[in-house]
Amino acid sequence: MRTLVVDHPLVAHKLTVLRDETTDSPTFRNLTDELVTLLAYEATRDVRVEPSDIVTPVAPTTGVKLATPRPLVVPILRAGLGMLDGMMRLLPTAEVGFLGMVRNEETLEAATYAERLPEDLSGRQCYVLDPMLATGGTLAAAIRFLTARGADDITAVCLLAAPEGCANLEAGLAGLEVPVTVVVAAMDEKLNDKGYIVPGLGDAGDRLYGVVG
Ligand SMILES: O=P(O)(O)OC[C@H]1O[C@H](OP(=O)(O)OP(=O)(O)O)[C@H](O)[C@@H]1O
Ligand SMILES: O=c1cc[nH]c(=O)[nH]1
Ligand SMILES: [Mg+2]
Repeated sequence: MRTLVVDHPLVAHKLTVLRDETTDSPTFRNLTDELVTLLAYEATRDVRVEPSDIVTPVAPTTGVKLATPRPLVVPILRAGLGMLDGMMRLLPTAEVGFLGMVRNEETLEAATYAERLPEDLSGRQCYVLDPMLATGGTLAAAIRFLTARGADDITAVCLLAAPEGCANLEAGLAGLEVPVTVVVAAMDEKLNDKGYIVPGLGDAGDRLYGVVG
């Protein structure tokens, strides 16, 4: 597993405002959107392209276009949905599949409650969107799900990660042949005893969409 922490002053600035507990939901959604577009630039560095012959107003030339099959973008509901528009801004022709997952806040185990993905993901590059890599349980389950369907290259785009979660994720993916990259805006200090990222930003889903009882 490769982990890329995006080191950029604009990312750091936006992340600081995002973390602030006084930042309201509309601002939080806008900042998430902007941050993901910045992360997407790094996350798509290895997106597959193929040669394409075109004619400019001056001369014929060969450039590149996104290869087929197109990449699949997979937001993990609920909080990952807040990252979808920011990602699609850079990959407007990507397909989108959905995974609904929730972490049991007592056991910290991830459960899948919804799935809408192509049956066959053979040869597909997948971009998984989830703002928080905390214990890593959610992301590990999502990646296993996609690779079991045939996905052969996975990049996870996250806002924050905890070192413990990255280690758990790596251990959870042991033996997997498929390359996995995690692109993240910041590697935080640790998890607290409730499995929250410290200093973190709180519950990303609640801050994006409000508290569900
Ligand atoms: O790394 P983990 O310990 O598995 O935790 C991370 C997960 O927790 C949050 O989702 P949550 O379960 O709160 O669902 P939500 O997006 O609907 O709020 C977050 O969006 C991740 O999916
Ligand atoms: O800090 C955390 C951990 C899990 N999920 C969140 O939304 N935030
Ligand atoms: Mg949540």
